[in-house]
Amino acid sequence: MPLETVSVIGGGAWGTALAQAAAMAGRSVTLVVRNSDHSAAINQSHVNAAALPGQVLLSQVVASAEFTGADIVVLAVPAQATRTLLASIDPALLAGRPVVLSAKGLEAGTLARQSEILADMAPHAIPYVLSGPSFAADVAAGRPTAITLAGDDADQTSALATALAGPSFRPYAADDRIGVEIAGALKNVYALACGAVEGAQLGASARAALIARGYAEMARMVTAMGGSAHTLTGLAGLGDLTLTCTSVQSRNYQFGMALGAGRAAAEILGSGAKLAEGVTTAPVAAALARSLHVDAPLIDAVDAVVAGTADIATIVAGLMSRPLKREH
Ligand SMILES: NC(=O)C1=CN([C@@H]2O[C@H](COP(=O)(O)OP(=O)(O)OC[C@H]3O[C@@H](n4cnc5c(N)ncnc54)[C@H](O)[C@@H]3O)[C@@H](O)[C@H]2O)C=CC1
Ligand SMILES: O=C(CO)COP(=O)(O)O
Repeated sequence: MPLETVSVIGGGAWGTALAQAAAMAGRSVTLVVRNSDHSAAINQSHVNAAALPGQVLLSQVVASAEFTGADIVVLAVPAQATRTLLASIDPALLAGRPVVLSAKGLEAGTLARQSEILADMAPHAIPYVLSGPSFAADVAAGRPTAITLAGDDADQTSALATALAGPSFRPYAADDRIGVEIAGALKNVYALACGAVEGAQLGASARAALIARGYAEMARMVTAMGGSAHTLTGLAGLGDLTLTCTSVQSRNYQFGMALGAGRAAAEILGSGAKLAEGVTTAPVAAALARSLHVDAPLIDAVDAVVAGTADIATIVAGLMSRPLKREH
């Protein structure tokens, strides 16, 4: 199967960065954006000013407002928009094609992973999940990045990883789509918590404890979903948890800092905050944990803070007074 042309659908920061990465890998790339004014502006300036200001795109990246098919399709819209986007695409254009899912989140209402949405909307597409520690600005600027690409067929996944790999972008092939998807979605929830720890000035020790207990909670969730806890030792688990839970560059971490400083989620959202997928994923993950009978006190805590049903001091007191237990 040819793997020469790439369409990246989603003209935000991540779609733009992935288009640039695919171009650096030698592919011929279409960046599909929502309207022709936007595509014309990108093609004229070779900059997607709304998404990654100042980043000049390679000439192999051509923007378009229309998706007409490609050897490789990458979806890079927010997790809650994936179903609507797929509803607007003829599934025949995706049948038998690798479709790379790059959003990190669980769908509100259905609790679905991104590849479950794809299976609903385009059942003959071949699903891949791309996730790992990778800020769009780093990837687009050609700073070294390593990431996990999970797919069902080992040889095809390796071929796809090779097609997308460039001098500064290194995908590692893997087979546990569930583990990679859950890790990508949940790390945003823990990043909110870690940002809140910083915003509330609870200290670096508390943040490290949160990362470690978050990792343990994530492992329980992945295992209950049918994925492998071993996946979490890799880039999509430990890698992305480390990046997002310790960096003020993360939008989820920034949102958490605002929560920790005492602002309400609704107010932060109302003041035009950047996309923070953990805000939508927290209640979905809490519902998923309940349905799987998984003990998930940290997800529940973030859910409560985001919903405004508990303040940070009450949450911390509650977590610290849980019955003592063995670590493993
Ligand atoms: N920005 C980053 O560093 C990274 C982001 N991601 C993930 O990528 C996903 C997208 O994030 P960003 O691009 O950063 O967000 P963004 O807010 O920069 O851009 C989102 C884009 O999606 C478009 N969009 C929304 N609904 C749409 C629809 N129905 N049809 C077509 N386009 C639609 C918007 O117009 C916008 O251009 C998120 O799930 C995020 O977690 C993953 C890795 C890194
Ligand atoms: O997923 C990311 C890095 O791997 C980006 O994180 P934020 O969405 O929190 O900025």
